Amino acid sequence: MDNVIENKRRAGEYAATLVEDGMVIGLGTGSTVRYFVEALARRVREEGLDVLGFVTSGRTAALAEQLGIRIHQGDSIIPIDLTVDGADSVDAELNGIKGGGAALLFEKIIATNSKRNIWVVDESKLHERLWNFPVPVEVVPYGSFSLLRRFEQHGYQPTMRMASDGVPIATDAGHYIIDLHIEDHPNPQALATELKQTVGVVDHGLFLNIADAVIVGGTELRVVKKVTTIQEEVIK
Ligand SMILES: O=C[C@H](O)[C@H](O)[C@H](O)COP(=O)(O)O
Repeated sequence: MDNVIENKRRAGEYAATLVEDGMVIGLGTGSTVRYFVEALARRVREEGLDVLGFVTSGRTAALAEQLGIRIHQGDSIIPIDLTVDGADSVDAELNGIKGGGAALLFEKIIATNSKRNIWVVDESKLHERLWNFPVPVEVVPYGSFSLLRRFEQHGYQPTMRMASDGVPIATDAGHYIIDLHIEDHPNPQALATELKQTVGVVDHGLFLNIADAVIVGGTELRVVKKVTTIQEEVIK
């Protein structure tokens, strides 16, 4: 099996062993989280584990429901014990870029309502610095092409994310995604603040100081934790 796929599977499946009976769980989005959701569903079926899931996308909702994980319905959110999600790029401080699958807004809502956030990634996602993946920005469709030009003027090399039929892709909330191809930036927090203050921007894929731990599938399975300092241990 392809190494990347195998590494994603190991990280996702290991995260499912951390879930405890009675927990409220945030279910992220993406190909790595899929292994987590599948393994969690097996525990629900085989061990009778009782969990309530909060989903971050229509895709994850469909998967979880199909596999028999109980999903919260409606717009209210109660405190979430643990959220397991993927990431597109993770730096040495466990800051991340997310939204490669256009789910960043609901992912951020769930993450910021969670007591603990764990990301599951294959080792190719880990970098010393963040800028290995375009920063997705979720924007209101109205005026979005003016916003694109504004980002161009800032030198952010923006592209509107398009579907195969040539129209902008719509997120689950009906917004568009502009990807910023930033090669380097000295201050991720300043960029995050600037984006949040831009009219028409709903949110962005910079997830700073959100992950408590990252499970990394590679030649070894590792968990990188953020306590007061960064700590790392080999699991298998
Ligand atoms: O919008 C999508 C999410 O942020 C995903 O969690 C992220 O793109 C990672 O996905 P994958 O595990 O498929 O690489």
